[in-house]
Amino acid sequence: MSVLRVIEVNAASGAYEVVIGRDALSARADRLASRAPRGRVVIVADSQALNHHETRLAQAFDAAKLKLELIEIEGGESAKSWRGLEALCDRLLDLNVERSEPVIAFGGGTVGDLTGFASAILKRGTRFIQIPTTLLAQVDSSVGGKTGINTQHGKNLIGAFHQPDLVIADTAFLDTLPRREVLAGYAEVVKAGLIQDAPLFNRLEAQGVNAVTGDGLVQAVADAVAFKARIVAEDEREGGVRALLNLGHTFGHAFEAEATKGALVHGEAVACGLALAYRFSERLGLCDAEDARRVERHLKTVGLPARISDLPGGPYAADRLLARMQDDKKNSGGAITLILAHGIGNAFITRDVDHKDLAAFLSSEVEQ
Ligand SMILES: NC(=O)c1ccc[n+]([C@@H]2O[C@H](COP(=O)([O-])OP(=O)(O)OC[C@H]3O[C@@H](n4cnc5c(N)ncnc54)[C@H](O)[C@@H]3O)[C@@H](O)[C@H]2O)c1
Ligand SMILES: O=C(O)C(=O)C[C@@H](O)[C@H](O)[C@H](O)COP(=O)(O)O
Ligand SMILES: [Zn+2]
Repeated sequence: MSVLRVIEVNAASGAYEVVIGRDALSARADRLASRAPRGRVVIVADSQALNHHETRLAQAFDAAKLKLELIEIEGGESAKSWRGLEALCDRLLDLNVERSEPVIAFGGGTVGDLTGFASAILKRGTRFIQIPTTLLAQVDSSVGGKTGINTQHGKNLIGAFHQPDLVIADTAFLDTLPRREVLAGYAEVVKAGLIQDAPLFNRLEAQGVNAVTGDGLVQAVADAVAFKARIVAEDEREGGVRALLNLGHTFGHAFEAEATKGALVHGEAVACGLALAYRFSERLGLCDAEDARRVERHLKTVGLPARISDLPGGPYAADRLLARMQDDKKNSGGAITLILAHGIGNAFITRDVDHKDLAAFLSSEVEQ
């Protein structure tokens, strides 16, 4: 049995563990038994993750003498919809899930966000467990309790803060992840380095995606979770410092809202958003041109988009992107809130952004 790493998330609403490692699920299935009052586990499972890993999942729960109730759904952004939410809530009600029973999300960030939100509102809140199966979900989305769905107005505009009781990040599930999805998760790791951890970004420049594959994987997931846990412990509901985790996302969510359906994945949108946040910071004289170039160079080197023209799902129009950014949840008093940077590892939150500067910047970016 390989070594497990356990990170505690001390959120204001309650503390929980993130257990990370190869075979973490079978090692911790007994813990799930103690949390399953009716001797069963209700699992909302991504169909692709299930296709690859149903046997391992079933073995872990069999060994813990737990009956499996599987609800299989198609992952991807379209799962995070009113229709997806309604269908899932109905399925959970059909199973008469009780408040004390954990609803388990088994999949990537889309299945986790949807299931977490269903769990937050079902019977005014049931328990919730995350078993993330993508790199992005292990390093970011399964931790911190942001849950929700998209609407025609944009990404994650309907949702709730609802922390899981437990997160089991079993890295063996990542063995079957397509390269595109590995890169999408890697983008959120780059984000963490850029926010507050210049040595991490230096390491990523040196090692690239190898930093999150092979022997370094468990450590990389543990580092990313520890970083996020520190911020969530300080500011669970994004009253302040947590907004830093949105670096690249104000641009990124605008791309996602504008993209052709199904063409763009979150991590790609975030990657391009990171490059834009640095180029906009440079344009405003806040950050050295060399830092903006380093960010772009690194993203391109690993195969992530760093220019709007690199993004699938276009074309993207500057005025429409700006309109999407005006709908962002972080905005206040009509002012756009952006996360910008003074350099690598030195991001900050600002409401002091001139709409005309932003519009001119977006126009110049779409023309390149
Ligand atoms: N709540 C948060 O804090 C938070 C943080 C970051 C991102 N997010 C959200 O997460 C979502 C993106 O998550 P994602 O990148 O995991 O995307 P995803 O859930 O769409 O999964 C990506 C793809 O991988 C497939 N898949 C899942 N597990 C697999 C496995 N083990 N093997 C092979 N294929 C597998 C899925 O079917 C899907 O096609 C976005 O909606 C984003 O907004 C939320
Ligand atoms: O956990 C957070 O806080 C984040 O911002 C993490 C992001 O990577 C994630 O994509 C999150 O869903 C974005 O949150 P939102 O509040 O902008 O919808
Ligand atoms: Zn994200």
